Amino acid sequence: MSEPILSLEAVETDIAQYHILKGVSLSVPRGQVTMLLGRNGVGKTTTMRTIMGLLRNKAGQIRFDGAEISGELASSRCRAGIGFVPEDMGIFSALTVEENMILAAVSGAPDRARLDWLFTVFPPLKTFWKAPAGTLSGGQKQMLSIARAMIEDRKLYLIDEPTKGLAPAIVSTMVGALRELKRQGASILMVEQNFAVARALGDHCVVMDDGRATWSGAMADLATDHALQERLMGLSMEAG
Ligand SMILES: Nc1ncnc2c1ncn2[C@@H]1O[C@H](COP(=O)(O)OP(=O)(O)OP(=O)(O)O)[C@@H](O)[C@H]1O
Repeated sequence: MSEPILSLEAVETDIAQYHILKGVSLSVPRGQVTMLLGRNGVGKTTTMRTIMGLLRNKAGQIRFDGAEISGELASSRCRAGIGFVPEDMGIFSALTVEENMILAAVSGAPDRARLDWLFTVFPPLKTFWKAPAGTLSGGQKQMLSIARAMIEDRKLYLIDEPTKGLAPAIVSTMVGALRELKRQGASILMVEQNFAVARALGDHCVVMDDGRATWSGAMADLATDHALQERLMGLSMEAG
């Protein structure tokens, strides 16, 4: 098996005086979708922010595409090929959709064909191309946030709760777009609280509890084992 695109080994991160990540070890295989699951407050977002370099790990290793990146700035990690869709979406409300997209393309002007493809995946972005991003609906802002990460081919996509707070119809658009990204062979690490979405997209999953990764395995194994779900996450989620 080829080397994972990303691996964490005993990663520890503090936020202020709090010890949040207590030794996270996980790996993300190339060309597959890995779901990061767990109850509220166990450290999923902190893990994503630590991988991106927005928080510094005080111990452990983060290897991305064959290199140790713990010492790198977030901007270098972005240039090295990590695309990040943060939980708060990270878009610029006062700028237009177009300007938001241009700023997201780190290696120059956005590619026309890639933009056309994104317009087919997220049609509202074309409709509101010249509108300030702040005027978009919640679902359209989430589309913009994901499209910004997809504007260039990234080696790894980190996507934090892309369906949070969205109406069911928008959730299906989002799942369709992420399926499209998956179909192209993207490597993705995604936090997702909606288990039906996690099951629809995930190949693998890593479950966290209290600042550590406590289980990893095939999504299909977790999806069909309610007792395992109960043990790992405290509730059995209808895999619906
Ligand atoms: N700025 C902060 N200051 C203090 N504690 C924080 C801060 N940010 C996060 N935490 C704490 O870190 C822990 C992990 O938070 P994190 O957001 O990583 O969890 P999560 O698994 O993503 O949760 P959720 O599913 O609710 O988003 C929580 O106990 C949270 O209260």
